[in-house]
Amino acid sequence: MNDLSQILEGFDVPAILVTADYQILATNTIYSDKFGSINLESNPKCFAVSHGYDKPCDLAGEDCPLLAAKSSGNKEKVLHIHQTPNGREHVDVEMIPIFDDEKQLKYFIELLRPVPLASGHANTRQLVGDSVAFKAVLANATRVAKSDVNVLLQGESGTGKEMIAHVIHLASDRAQQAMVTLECAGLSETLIESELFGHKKGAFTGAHNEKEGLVAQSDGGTLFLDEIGDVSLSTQVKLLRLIETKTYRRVGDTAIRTSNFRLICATNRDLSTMVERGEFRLDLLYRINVFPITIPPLRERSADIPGLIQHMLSLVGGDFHFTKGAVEYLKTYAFPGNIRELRNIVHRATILCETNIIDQKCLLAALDLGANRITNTTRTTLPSLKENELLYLETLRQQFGDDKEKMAAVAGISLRTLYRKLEQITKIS
Ligand SMILES: Nc1ncnc2c1ncn2[C@@H]1O[C@H](COP(=O)(O)OP(=O)(O)OP(=O)(O)O)[C@@H](O)[C@H]1O
Repeated sequence: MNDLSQILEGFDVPAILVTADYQILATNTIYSDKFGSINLESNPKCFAVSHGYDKPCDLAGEDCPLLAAKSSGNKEKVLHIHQTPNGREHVDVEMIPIFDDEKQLKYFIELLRPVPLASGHANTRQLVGDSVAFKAVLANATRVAKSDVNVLLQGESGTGKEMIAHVIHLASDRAQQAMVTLECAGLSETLIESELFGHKKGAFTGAHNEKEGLVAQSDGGTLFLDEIGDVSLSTQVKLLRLIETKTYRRVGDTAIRTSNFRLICATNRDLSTMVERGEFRLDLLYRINVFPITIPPLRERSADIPGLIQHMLSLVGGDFHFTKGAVEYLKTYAFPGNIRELRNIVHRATILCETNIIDQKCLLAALDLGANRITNTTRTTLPSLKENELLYLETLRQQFGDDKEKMAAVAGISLRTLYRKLEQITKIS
């Protein structure tokens, strides 16, 4: 076995050697440093060590990469949540099958790559989520990280696009360099360009000094353009040139400079529709959308809600608990503001609640406080689906005012349907 276990030392990530019937035979040093050493004498099984299960993962409702690799005969990957000395960690697991001379499956090498930001103790930059949809997002983010391709993150406001951009950066070979962010929304063309490209002294009124732009600062690292859908058509042309050639000119300068950055863009807008309307360049969309990752809204991954509530409570501090009823209520709530909204609701509930137990009544007060116009009626039971829909649309209306197109886009319905539903609200209120 010693020879085989030596193979593991060649991997620069935590690695274990497992038999076809789940027994761990060896671990490498990186594994023991990261997850603690395993007593190999006790014939440990991988599902017991990583999950505390008494049966293989597939029988406990999880995907089993070992089983998948057994049946395909190829290497397989899956994103798992492991119990580790650091708590629950999202780990990208890769199983490499090893065959003997008779082509019989003998062992698996299991490589375990913890996902940056999704591990360890609660902090504001920690990613939380147990749902299949969220794990799929993390799996894609960690897998695309190692390549250098441009990534487009799509999702409603507050779904965690910026956090996922950080995961990609931190899991990439550029992690030691900076990730530089430009929030494009609300910036004029001139400002975006001088922020991105920098400017020469005297290039325009107020340019008292020479300035290095974000493109230069992201050399060797990652450039994150948030709300790329808000960039004007003429700036889009300059972005296209930058992305294609990795060269740029400072504002007011003729010298051509180069920068080696990895590009991640994010948007909560439907860029394909914008292309159809002539508001976004198709060639730019192709360039930035080499690898798209869509982050589903929170209402479509309600399995994440209990863990997120727990996480938000630990950030607030104190000894607060949500009752089962309150958690269930939030699982049916539409969350137009997604995780950012959940964070605010939890925070408000801890302030409003008179004890450390947050029940449905206290929760409704916290929700009502957020949705100014919706005054508290004596809602003691769960609202119907219809009521929830109306509540959601009302919240959207407060958020986006008269911008019906945006409301319809965020709600994922046609403009016509939106008008019909709004009419219903007016009749009810
Ligand atoms: N999976 C997650 N676990 C814990 N917190 C999260 C998660 N996703 C997002 N958050 C938190 O929700 C808030 C919004 O996240 P973020 O800014 O990344 O969203 P966004 O999609 O980029 O929003 P916007 O489109 O408005 O820029 C942040 O406070 C972030 O810490």
